Amino acid sequence: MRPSTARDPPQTTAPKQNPYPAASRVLIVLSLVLPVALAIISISVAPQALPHRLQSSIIRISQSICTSKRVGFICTPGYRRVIISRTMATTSGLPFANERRIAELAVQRAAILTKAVYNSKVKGTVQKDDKSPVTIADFGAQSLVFASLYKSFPDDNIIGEEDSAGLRSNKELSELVFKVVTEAIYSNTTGQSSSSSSELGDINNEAEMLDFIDKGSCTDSGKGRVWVLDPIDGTKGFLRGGQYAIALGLMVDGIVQVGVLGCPNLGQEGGVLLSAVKGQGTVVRPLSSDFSTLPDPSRVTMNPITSSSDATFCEGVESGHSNHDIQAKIAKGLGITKPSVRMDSQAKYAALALGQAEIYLRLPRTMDYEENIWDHAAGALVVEEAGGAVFDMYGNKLDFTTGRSFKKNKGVIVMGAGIQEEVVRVVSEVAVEAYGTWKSSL
Ligand SMILES: Nc1ncnc2c1ncn2[C@@H]1O[C@H](COP(=O)(O)O)[C@@H](OP(=O)(O)O)[C@H]1O
Repeated sequence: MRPSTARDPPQTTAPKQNPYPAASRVLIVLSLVLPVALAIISISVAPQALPHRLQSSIIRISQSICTSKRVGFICTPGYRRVIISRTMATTSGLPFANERRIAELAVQRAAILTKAVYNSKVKGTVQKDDKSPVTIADFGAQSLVFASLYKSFPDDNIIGEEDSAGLRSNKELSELVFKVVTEAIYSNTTGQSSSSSSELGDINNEAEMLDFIDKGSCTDSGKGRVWVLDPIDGTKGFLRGGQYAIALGLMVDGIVQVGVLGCPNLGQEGGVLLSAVKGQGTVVRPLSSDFSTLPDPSRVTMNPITSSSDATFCEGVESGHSNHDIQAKIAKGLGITKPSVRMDSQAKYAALALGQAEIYLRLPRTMDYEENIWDHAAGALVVEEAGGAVFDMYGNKLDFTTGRSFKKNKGVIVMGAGIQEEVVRVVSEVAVEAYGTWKSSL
């Protein structure tokens, strides 16, 4: 064997075997890079087309990637700005931001219409089959809100209180509704149907208006995205000069995610607009008479009290809509000595959220009455997101999945968080005593 010299190549050990074959390495790299690339492409090209939950997760991840000093270098600064501004414009970075804004603007525009009818002698009141009143303002507000929803969310389902049958058989009334609708659309100081009006959807003729009114016939409340509207909740209050509300909610798979209440006679001159998104709190702002602008919001939280005897309790004005006697008995059981504050509509939910009362009781006159989901969807979320709680009279959570009315709940009670246990206990005891136990047939 020849001795080794300095010119011989150094003795090397056998090259280490890479544990990952080339194909696996490509797969690993792709699985890391692809999701990020896809997220950025989908967000910049068509953020609205993605499913909502995915949309908000992707937005959060992409925004942190784009703004992170470590990984942000993968995009040019210009492209980063485009991605961020697009996602902020469509969603403000928060789930349901666009839905909330459109719902607020739509309710505000409908409030302009209802206020005009409220202040006019002509209300075009007719009686529905269930003997309850409906006015040109109910029909007009429903058509305006549905035009807005259809413009921004054409694939969503809608549940609305009214339908156009009564108008199709009454031409004079239908013309009257179209007149107030047109006046509301052109109500801005410019007298022009501005770009904001086209963002909110126009209604070009009477036939189109009637078709919009009928878009609220959905019966399945438990699947997918479903908007729920009461165009005038508290029509009797509206006619009497009391409180009323325009109440709009968005449910996803039966869970209320967005709630908006327009209360033209509550709080300050011109009324207030409350809105809530699940997990994001409740805000209030003045109702503007200009449909294109939303005044600045402020956060609202319910009055913190720890004993229900300190509570101001709230109930409906109409004795036919809830049992005032049983409610008085409950108030006494809770040690409340102040007289109840009587108020029409979901303005009661708004009053609680704004700290004007702490308990709202709505116990049925008869056990066969099923509460409509549009009388509670928006209000319940507004209160819950302000720190309160909503149950039925047996202490069950409201179940919005059972169609146009509650089939698994009886009565509704609303309260602040600190007194929840005490109120639920006293109400359930009185309910069992007064109505007996009840089990849904579903
Ligand atoms: N017997 C009854 N029991 C409970 N609620 C009733 C009722 N009859 C009608 N309502 C509902 O009570 C709502 C008004 O609530 P309040 O009494 O709190 O103002 C009405 O809304 P509309 O005005 O939209 O028809 C209607 O849906």
